[in-house]
Amino acid sequence: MENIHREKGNTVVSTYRVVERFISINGEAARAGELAVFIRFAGCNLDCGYCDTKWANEAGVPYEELTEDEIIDYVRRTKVKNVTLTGGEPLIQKDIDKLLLAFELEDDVRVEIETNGSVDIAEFKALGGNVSYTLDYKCPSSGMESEMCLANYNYIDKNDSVKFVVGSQEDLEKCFEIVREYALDEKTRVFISPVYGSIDPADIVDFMIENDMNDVKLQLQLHKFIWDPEERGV
Ligand SMILES: C[S@@+](CC[C@H](N)C(=O)[O-])C[C@H]1O[C@@H](n2cnc3c(N)ncnc32)[C@H](O)[C@@H]1O
Ligand SMILES: Nc1nc2[nH]cc(C(=O)O)c2c(=O)[nH]1
Ligand code: SF4
Ligand SMILES: [Mg+2]
Repeated sequence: MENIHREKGNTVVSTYRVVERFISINGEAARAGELAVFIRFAGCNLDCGYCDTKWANEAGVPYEELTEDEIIDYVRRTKVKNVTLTGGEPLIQKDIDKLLLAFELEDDVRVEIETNGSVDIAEFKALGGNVSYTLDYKCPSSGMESEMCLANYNYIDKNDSVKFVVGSQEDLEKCFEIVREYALDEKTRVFISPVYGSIDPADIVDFMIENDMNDVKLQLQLHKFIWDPEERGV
């Protein structure tokens, strides 16, 4: 992402392109069902066929340019303890490491980063802090499988998650292979989630039963059942 800075006295502060910010319940992964405050950044390096947030990746998308202080102040004011950084792709935002460091000072806030699995997370993991990574493995039907950074499976731990968003039987088979090859179910939490409307969740359950997938969790995007699946800001 292009570098954007704002002057504050003599110092130059980083700003981030935020396309929406809102409070909801987290509809996905480890904190599904819990209140969360969402910060959604503009732009992505991938183009998944099924992406439900394509609008955030369009060149002309309207955004607010917020500093670290403004983002953290917003989160504090919500009084919500789970923060989800998403997008777009949060880890390609210029100076995102600075924002993560700023969140480290927020003792009672848990940060989750929804990342697409193509960005090497080593340098971000090394920053520490109360941050967990929810990494997608982009399955064949996304069209983006070749972009996966498999080295990430060396850094993840039980506080992180790997999510397989599956739209076909081929995707399920690939999920099974990758979980086994990298022993993901021993290292971290594993979620399987249907591409909304593309596959019957019952078929995912059947596949889990047939393949003895004991240590993975099926997860349906809760917000798409609670609100209109096209609704933004929920
Ligand atoms: C919109 S992405 C943004 C974060 C990051 N770019 C990524 O892909 O993880 C957030 C999550 O929504 C999931 N997602 C996107 N479109 C979806 C769809 N149509 N059905 C189910 N999950 C979807 C993605 O796979 C990802 O796990
Ligand atoms: N409610 C709700 N939960 C979510 N969890 C991850 C989301 C995302 O778009 O990354 C998301 C989202 O868009 N809405
Ligand atoms: S990586 Fe995430 S934001 Fe980017 S296109 Fe894929 S689902 Fe959408
Ligand atoms: Mg979403």
